Amino acid sequence: MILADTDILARLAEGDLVIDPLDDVDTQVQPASVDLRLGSEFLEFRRTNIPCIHPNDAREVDEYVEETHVPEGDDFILHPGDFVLGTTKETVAIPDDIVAHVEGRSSLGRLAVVVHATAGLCDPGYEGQITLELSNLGNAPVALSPGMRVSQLTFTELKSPADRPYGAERGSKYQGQTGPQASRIGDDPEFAPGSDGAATTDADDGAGS
Ligand SMILES: Nc1ccn([C@H]2C[C@H](O)[C@@H](COP(=O)(O)OP(=O)(O)OP(=O)(O)O)O2)c(=O)n1
Repeated sequence: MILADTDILARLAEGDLVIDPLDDVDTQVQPASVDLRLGSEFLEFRRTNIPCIHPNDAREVDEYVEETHVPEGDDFILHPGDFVLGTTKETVAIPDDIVAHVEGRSSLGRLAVVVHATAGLCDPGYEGQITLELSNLGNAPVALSPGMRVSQLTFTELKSPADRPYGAERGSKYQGQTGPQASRIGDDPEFAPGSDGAATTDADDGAGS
């Protein structure tokens, strides 16, 4: 069951669902969602001379990204074809019996701005800011202002609480994240040394040769 505004407010009042700061309840709480605002940090992807990024190589992933801070009152210009990571200004905590989904706002979608290219699920138990996958599918640059409402979160009540919610106990890699976080897929157990699923890196696969 997707929560309506009154249900969302009730869960926020109970305290297990957290959206912080929620400065303007009347504007941010929508009929069946809560609008979240853009934070000031962005991760941009630079052009690189290495043949490719191996997702499991944290060094390659980290070298590929560059953090930019844009204070409220300034704009981040998202150019056509750009893909950057942004963050919500709000920190959220999702209770064990709710799954939340990050959605774009129609008003930005109409300007060809997408806020989650692929991933939009916030697990039961997740706590932290939400990394936004921002892209511009149009042909005109669009100015994004930290503090503006860019995304919305919907909440679906689960039939029963998650038995093993997202969090430290299961070693969840994005738990407690602040600001946009680059991929940590290299922490996946299948990439652990000795695992059958371990992918190769440029050091051992002769990439580029
Ligand atoms: N656009 C999004 C989507 C999700 N998340 C956060 C909340 C999720 O609970 C957490 C993990 O998301 P996924 O399960 O989609 O990602 P992975 O499967 O890659 O991570 P894990 O292996 O930790 O489950 O990341 C986020 O910050 N930004």
